[in-house]
Amino acid sequence: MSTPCVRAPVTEGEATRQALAERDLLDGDREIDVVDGEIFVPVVDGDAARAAGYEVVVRDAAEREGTVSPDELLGFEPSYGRLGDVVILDEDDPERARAVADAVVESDVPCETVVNRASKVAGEYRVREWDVLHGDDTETVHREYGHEFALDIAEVYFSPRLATERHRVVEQVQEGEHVVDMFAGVGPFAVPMAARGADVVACDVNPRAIAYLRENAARNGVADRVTALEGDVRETTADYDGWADRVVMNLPHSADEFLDTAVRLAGDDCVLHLYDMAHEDDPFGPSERAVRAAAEPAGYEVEVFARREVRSYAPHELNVCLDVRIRRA
Ligand SMILES: C[S@@+](CC[C@H](N)C(=O)[O-])C[C@H]1O[C@@H](n2cnc3c(N)ncnc32)[C@H](O)[C@@H]1O
Repeated sequence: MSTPCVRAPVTEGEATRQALAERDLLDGDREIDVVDGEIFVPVVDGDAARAAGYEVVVRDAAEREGTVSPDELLGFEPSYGRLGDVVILDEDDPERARAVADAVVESDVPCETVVNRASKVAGEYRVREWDVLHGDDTETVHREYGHEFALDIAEVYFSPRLATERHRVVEQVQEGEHVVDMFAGVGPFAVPMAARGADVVACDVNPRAIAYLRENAARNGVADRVTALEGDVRETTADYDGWADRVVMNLPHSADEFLDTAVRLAGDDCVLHLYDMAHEDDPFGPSERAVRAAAEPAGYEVEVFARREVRSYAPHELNVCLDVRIRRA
């Protein structure tokens, strides 16, 4: 099976394997291979390994003998995600969910808890309900691109599927920048941006998200560059008018309601990352018009420099991101 593998000299094999394991990148279900003095270590996320500085190639990697996968036990390949040691299912049929959960527990997939999605993301805090099918602890520590995030999936929003998109945005940050993350959650934008040398003001209305955000800033050694503000971002950021070089707006269903605040926070030359939901027939038009309507009357020129379809959200509906530079005319 084609799998992303880190390539390294065989003399660095064990050190590479250990370093990848510490970052939770090692794909324990596939065999490591050695060819002509080089070692090939299968990884679960090729982009993350590349971002961590490894050379990544895609090649066939045999399944490890002796490891039991859920599909071998079930006779079909279930789809599941992993967040730290929590395995997440998305099954509509409770019986099938039970069978998959039992197979995951019996298999060699490392996990403490198995949950099934019991509702859509909802409410002001954008939190889901879960059916807990195995274990009882919904708090975990997830690793993403070399950073650790403690979180409780029953209390805060977090989507591991957006890791690559977050990384794309984080990589644009320069040392010394002023960033406002308007809807920061537990810090998956704020923490790595601070690690790149930015001063980050990170806001969230959910007190549990702010508690984890503070913990995660400390865990990752960037507490001195992250200011966490609890409450509605429209009210908590009054001291930061005109301060931001970059504003992250990751509240896709309601982003428009907060564009005036983003413009108020922006300095003379500022980048906005605006996440939105859009119909596939015109994925970027409504967001672009909304930014122009907020920024141009305030004296800014607007330049959209990236348009991204992040993922499909529902039939004909896309989660999109616009990267926009606004400059005082
Ligand atoms: C979609 S989540 C994104 C979290 C984070 N950026 C991430 O990628 O995991 C949106 C977050 O915005 C927060 N939120 C909703 N309304 C808010 C408001 N008026 N002011 C500040 N935060 C708000 C929610 O509590 C939630 O944590």
